[in-house]
Amino acid sequence: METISAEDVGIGVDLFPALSPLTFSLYDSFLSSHCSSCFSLLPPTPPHHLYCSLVDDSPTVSPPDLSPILSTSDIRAALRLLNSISSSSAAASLPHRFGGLLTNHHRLMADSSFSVAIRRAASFISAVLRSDRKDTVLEEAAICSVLTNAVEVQDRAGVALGIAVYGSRFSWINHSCSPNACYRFVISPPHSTTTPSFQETLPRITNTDKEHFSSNYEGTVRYGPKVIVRSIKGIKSGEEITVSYIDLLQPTGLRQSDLWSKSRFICNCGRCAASPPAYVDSILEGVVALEHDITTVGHHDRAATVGKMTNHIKEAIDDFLSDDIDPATCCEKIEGVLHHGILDSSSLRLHPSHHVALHAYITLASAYRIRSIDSETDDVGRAFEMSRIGAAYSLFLAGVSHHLVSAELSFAISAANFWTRAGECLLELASKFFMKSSSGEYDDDVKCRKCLMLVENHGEIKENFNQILKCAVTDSSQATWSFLTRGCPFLQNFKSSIDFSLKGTNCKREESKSVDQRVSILLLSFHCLLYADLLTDLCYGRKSHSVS
Ligand SMILES: C[S@@+](CC[C@H](N)C(=O)[O-])C[C@H]1O[C@@H](n2cnc3c(N)ncnc32)[C@H](O)[C@@H]1O
Repeated sequence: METISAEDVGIGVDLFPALSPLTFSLYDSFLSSHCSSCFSLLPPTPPHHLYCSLVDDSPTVSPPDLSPILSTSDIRAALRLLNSISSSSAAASLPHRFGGLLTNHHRLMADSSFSVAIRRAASFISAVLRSDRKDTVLEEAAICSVLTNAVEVQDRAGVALGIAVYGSRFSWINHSCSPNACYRFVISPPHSTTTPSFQETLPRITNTDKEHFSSNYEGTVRYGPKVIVRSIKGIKSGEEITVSYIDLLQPTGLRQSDLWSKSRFICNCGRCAASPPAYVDSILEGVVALEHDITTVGHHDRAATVGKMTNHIKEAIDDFLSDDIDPATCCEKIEGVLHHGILDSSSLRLHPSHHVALHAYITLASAYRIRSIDSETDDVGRAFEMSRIGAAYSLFLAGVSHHLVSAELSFAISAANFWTRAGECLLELASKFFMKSSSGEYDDDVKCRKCLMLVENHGEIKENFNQILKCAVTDSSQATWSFLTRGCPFLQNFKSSIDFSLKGTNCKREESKSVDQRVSILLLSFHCLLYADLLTDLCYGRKSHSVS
C-alpha cells in the first residue's frame, strides 16, 4: 500500500487532521515520570496509577526480556493493539495484514532471531489475555504489525518518549530518503485544548485501498499522542507522499543498513538509486585532498585512510559520551584529526560535511560548553574562551547544514535544530560578554529590521532564507567569525561559517577593530534564530522562538 496525494499541495501544509493512535506505549525509563495514557509529563510526585486520565489497560505482569529484538514497550503496544481492534476485523487478511496494517510477517519470521522472540512474546500476550485459541497467529501478527508500523514518539525537545502505531492513513505512508513530508506529535492531556483545530480546507489524500482508508481503525483509541503529517516539498496531485523512517544525514550505505536492520527492506528511492550518487551523498562521505589531486590517491588507500580518520573520531566521541576521558583530551583528539588528518596520510581530510565530521562538531560544541561551565567559578576568562569556541562549532554546524538543505530540502528538520542551537549558544556567549565587560548596558533587543520586515510580509521562503544569510554574512559577522574561531586552527581555515570551502586554507581574516563584537554576536544570534524559525515553521508549523 501507499499514500497518494489527491491534489497539488504547497510547501509547509498539514496534510490531514491530527490522528489518534491505535496503540502506544512509553519506554520503560519514562513510566514513572510521564502519563502512560497521553505521554505528558506528570507532576513531580506522581499519583500511584501514573495516568492523568482514568484509563489503565497495561498488563500487571512484566513481559519477558526479549531485547534487543523486542522491547517491553513493543510488547505492551501489541497487547493494547489486540485490545483495541476486534479480532474479526484484525483477522481479515492474517498473517500478512493486521487490521489493514502490513505485518511483514513472512520476512520477520524467516529470521530466526526475530521468530524466536516474536513467538515468546505472542505466548506471553496470549496468557495475559487468557486466550482460548489454540494458536497465537493473531498475537504474532499484532507484534509484527507493531515492529513494522510503530514510530518513535518525541516531545517538543526531541526526547524519544515511547512508540505509537497509527491507522492506515498514516501507516500506509512509505519511506523515502528524499521524502516530501515529515510528521510531528501533539502530546497533551485528553481534554486539553492545545490540539490544533483544522479547517475543512486541508488537502485530501487517497490511499490505494479506499476500503481501509475510511475504516473504523482510524483513531479507535481517543487518547495517546496524536500525529500530524506536513509537506516539506511541493507535492503534485497523484504523487506519492513519503516520510523518512531513519536519520537522513547518513550516506547511502549506512541508510540502507539502518533500514534493513529496523524494517527489513531495501530502499530504492531516487536518492538511493542515483548514479552517480546524489551530491549530498558524495559530501556526506566525502574527503578533501590538500596537497595534490585526489585522483592520485589510490581508491583503496583513500578508503583505508578515511576509515582510520572516522574511527579515531568515533572513539573520541564514545570516550566523551561515556565520561571515560576528560573533555579537553577528547577535543584535542577530534580537532587533531579534523585539522591534521592522520599521520600516515597527511594529504587527506574529511569533507566539512562528512557525516562523522557532523557528529564531531556536535560533540565539540558540547565539550567546549562543559569546559566553559567547569571553569566558571575559578577562571571567568577561560570560561568565556571555551564558550566562544563552542559557539563557533555550533555556528559552523548550522552553516554546513544550510549547504546540505540547499541541495536536499528534507534535511530542513535537522537543520532547524542546528540553527536553533547556534542561536542559543551565541545568545549565551553574548550574555557572558556583557557580564565580562564593564561598559555598556545589556541590550538584548538587537534585531535586523530588514529581515524581520521581509519575514513578516510572508515573502517567498527561498528569498527569506537568502536575505537572512546575506545579512548574517556581512563584513561585521566575518569579523565575528574570526573572533569566534581565534585559537581554533581547524575552524580558522574557513572563510566564514557558511563558506566552508577549504580552498582558502589559512585565510585568516583580520578582526576589524571598529566592530562592536557584542552587538555583532547578538545580531548573528538573531539571524540564526530567525533562520531556525523559518525552518521550524516549514516542518512543524509553529514558531519555536519569538524573534519579533
Ligand atoms: C509503515 S509500512 C508502510 C506501508 C506499507 N507499504 C503497506 O503496504 O502497508 C512500512 C513497511 O512498508 C515497506 N516499505 C516502506 N517504504 C518502503 C520503500 N521505500 N521501499 C520498500 N519497501 C518499503 C516496508 O516493508 C516497511 O517495513
